[in-house]
Amino acid sequence: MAAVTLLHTKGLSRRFGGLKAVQNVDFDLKQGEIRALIGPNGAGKTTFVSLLSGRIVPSEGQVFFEGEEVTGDPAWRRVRKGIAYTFQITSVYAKLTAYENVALAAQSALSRSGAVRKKDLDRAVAEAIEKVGLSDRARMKAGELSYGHQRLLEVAMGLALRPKLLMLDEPTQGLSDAEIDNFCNLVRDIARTATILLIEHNMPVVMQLADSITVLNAGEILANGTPAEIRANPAVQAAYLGS
Ligand SMILES: Nc1ncnc2c1ncn2[C@@H]1O[C@H](COP(=O)(O)OP(=O)(O)OP(=O)(O)O)[C@@H](O)[C@H]1O
Repeated sequence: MAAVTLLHTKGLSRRFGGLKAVQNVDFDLKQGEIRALIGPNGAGKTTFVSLLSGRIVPSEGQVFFEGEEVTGDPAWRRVRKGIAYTFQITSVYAKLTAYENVALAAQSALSRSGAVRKKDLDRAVAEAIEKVGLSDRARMKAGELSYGHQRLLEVAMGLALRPKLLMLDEPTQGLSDAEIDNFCNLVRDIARTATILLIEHNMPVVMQLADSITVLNAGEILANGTPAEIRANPAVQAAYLGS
């Protein structure tokens, strides 16, 4: 069965002043895969996913989702089309409960056209919280959750949007080994219904989770391949050793 392209970019570029953070990137993501995006610090990974999510606009190039161009769409419209980006902890409201945080994220992202019914929203929130294993902490204030649980809360905030594509930016940063193991199981579970693009520095996590890997270096794609191919790639090894 031929893999269906979910998202692709053509010549995607973003400059900050004279700095070429992302340069002429042609990228192709297949439906159902777990793709890791790796590269040395400053390679342009966060900028690239910000271009995909619509948080920033490109200097040049195009983004297509399910065959339709979304380059001009603002972030909220992309969310409605099924593109979700994990919220950072800084966007978690410490004084609201975990449940309220997820509801707020889903509400603000999904209700711009006024079409979301409360019943549907409640169900999406409850499902998302259950999936990340926070049901018994749903009524706790987010600020009282451990760091690891706050990261899971961010994932729940993304999942409540019922995304077709979920982009996770360094989700295991600051987690304990046990929490990382649980997180990997969660990602595999999410991948049964969504495509995943994962920015991750933890190589054992990348190697065990990713179906394929894209390596960015200085804003450009250095390599694409399976974990085994990427591990054996001399240019990738040089980029990491040189960083
Ligand atoms: N808003 C901005 N204004 C100016 N420069 C920026 C901005 N955002 C990113 N950059 C620069 O663009 C380059 C790419 O940054 P980016 O954060 O995308 O890299 P990264 O691969 O995600 O890095 P890291 O792994 O350290 O998170 C860096 O040189 C960074 O300093």
